[in-house]
Amino acid sequence: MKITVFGTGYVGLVTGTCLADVGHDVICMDVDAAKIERLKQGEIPIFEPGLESMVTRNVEAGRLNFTTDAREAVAHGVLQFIAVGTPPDEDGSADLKYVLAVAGTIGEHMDDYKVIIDKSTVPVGTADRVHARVAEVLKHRGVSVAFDVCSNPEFLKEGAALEDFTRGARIVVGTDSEAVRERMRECYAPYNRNHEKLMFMDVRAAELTKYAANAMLATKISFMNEISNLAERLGADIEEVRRGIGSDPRIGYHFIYPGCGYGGSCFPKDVQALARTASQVGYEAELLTAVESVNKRQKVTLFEKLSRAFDGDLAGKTIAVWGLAFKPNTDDMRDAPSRTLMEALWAAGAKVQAYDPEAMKECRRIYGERDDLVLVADRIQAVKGADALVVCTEWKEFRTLDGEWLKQQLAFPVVVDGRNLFEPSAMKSACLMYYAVGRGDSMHQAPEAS
Ligand SMILES: NC(=O)C1=CN([C@@H]2O[C@H](COP(=O)(O)OP(=O)(O)OC[C@H]3O[C@@H](n4cnc5c(N)ncnc54)[C@H](O)[C@@H]3O)[C@@H](O)[C@H]2O)C=CC1
Ligand SMILES: O=C(O)[C@H]1O[C@H](OP(=O)(O)OP(=O)(O)OC[C@H]2O[C@@H](n3ccc(=O)[nH]c3=O)[C@H](O)[C@@H]2O)[C@H](O)[C@@H](O)[C@@H]1O
Repeated sequence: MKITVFGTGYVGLVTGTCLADVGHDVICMDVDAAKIERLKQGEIPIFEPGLESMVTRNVEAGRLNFTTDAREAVAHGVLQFIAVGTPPDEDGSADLKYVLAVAGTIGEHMDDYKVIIDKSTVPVGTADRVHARVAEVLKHRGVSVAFDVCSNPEFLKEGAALEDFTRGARIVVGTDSEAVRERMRECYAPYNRNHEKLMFMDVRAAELTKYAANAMLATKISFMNEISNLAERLGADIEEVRRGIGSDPRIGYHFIYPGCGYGGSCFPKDVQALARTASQVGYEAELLTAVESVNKRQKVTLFEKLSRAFDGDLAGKTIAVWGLAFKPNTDDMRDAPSRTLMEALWAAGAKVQAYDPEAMKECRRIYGERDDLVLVADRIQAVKGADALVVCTEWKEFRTLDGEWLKQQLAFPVVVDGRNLFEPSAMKSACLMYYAVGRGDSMHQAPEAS
């Protein structure tokens, strides 16, 4: 099938590349000329495992092309995927200006039937707005061309994007048109061989499904972070509690890892946007507001623990930071807990000595050159000469740690672990002061037995 994808970010590039990989003829269009130029040269602007080789083989096979030319892009595909950003507006609602700009572009150039597909995460009612924008532009041009708009939200995770796209649990399509159903079945047929993954529903249900999924996952995380803060104060080990509740199939082990708060480009903005949607229809979404505020508080806990370990005086201290990305296997630092930590450290007069396997370039892009940020080549150099260590991201290479060795590197034996990577007993026997998440650390007094 001929397919056009607008936007070559995490979702657009993965969608276009995976669809080309199963034999479709794909053009990806972006307004960012520099990005398109890099893609044409075979350079991938993001780090996503497996993506580079998949892009290369499909470009070489002639099935995947990149352009900034809107006319060429619209003329190409019968399917027109919109996969541009939907960042938060000032009031937290999703800003639809990029989505509606693409709708306008499609309306401007289309001359035959198109299925316009909202792949971006968009509030309920957006398909209607996209439809109205295209119709308005066509009317302005004085032409009449048939088209449909459907919703096909994306559920991939960064760092596992190819696996999630090609082997995802479900493919949700919101439409009331049989013509659209038929074309979407054809588009996704290569991914729909073993069992039926396509779920057709009405447009509004599909739009809400995406927000409900992200909000549910974020709720699980905030719930566990809340319980971990309690565990700390009660002298219980949250890791045992996690195993204890995860074994109940009604709860499950996924997304109940306590940590330093969820980050990334989606959970924070989507929980906020859904709460905003609720208030627009006169409903106060109390749970969503709590999920968000628990997360905000959790992001500050790394700094608070460190600050307490140094009696509130971090001025002049050098803090080693392991992990800058919001999660492993990505270079994305959007809303990463490491940013909350580093910004608080700088405000307190401390210096950061950081290492991340993939996100160093991104970190430099965000913060530029500054005296209080030293980016080093590996995790060992990060702790050399540092006063304390904080773990922000659970990259595999951080999982083994020789406590004795670490103690010799650090000026103070303080380790704050935002991802519960290490065994408290091993840290203790190396005489390290080890502060994990919800593991009954020494900062809170357990209640005395009466
Ligand atoms: N990042 C993720 O893991 C996931 C993101 N989503 C959703 O997918 C959407 C896209 O997210 P990302 O890919 O992360 O965004 P991104 O910010 O990485 O990429 C968006 C791209 O769209 C381009 N763009 C903007 N206006 C354009 C236009 N008029 N025509 C063509 N291209 C244009 C930008 O230049 C940029 O390259 C968002 O709604 C997001 O919530 C959904 C599932 C997963
Ligand atoms: O809409 C989106 O953009 C995507 O958002 C998330 O994917 P992503 O943000 O890429 O990454 P996750 O693996 O979900 O992690 C998000 C954050 O939650 C944190 N997390 C995750 C799981 C957990 O148990 N505990 C926890 O703190 C991670 O460290 C990370 O900061 C969802 O998992 C995807 O299904 C969805 O498509």
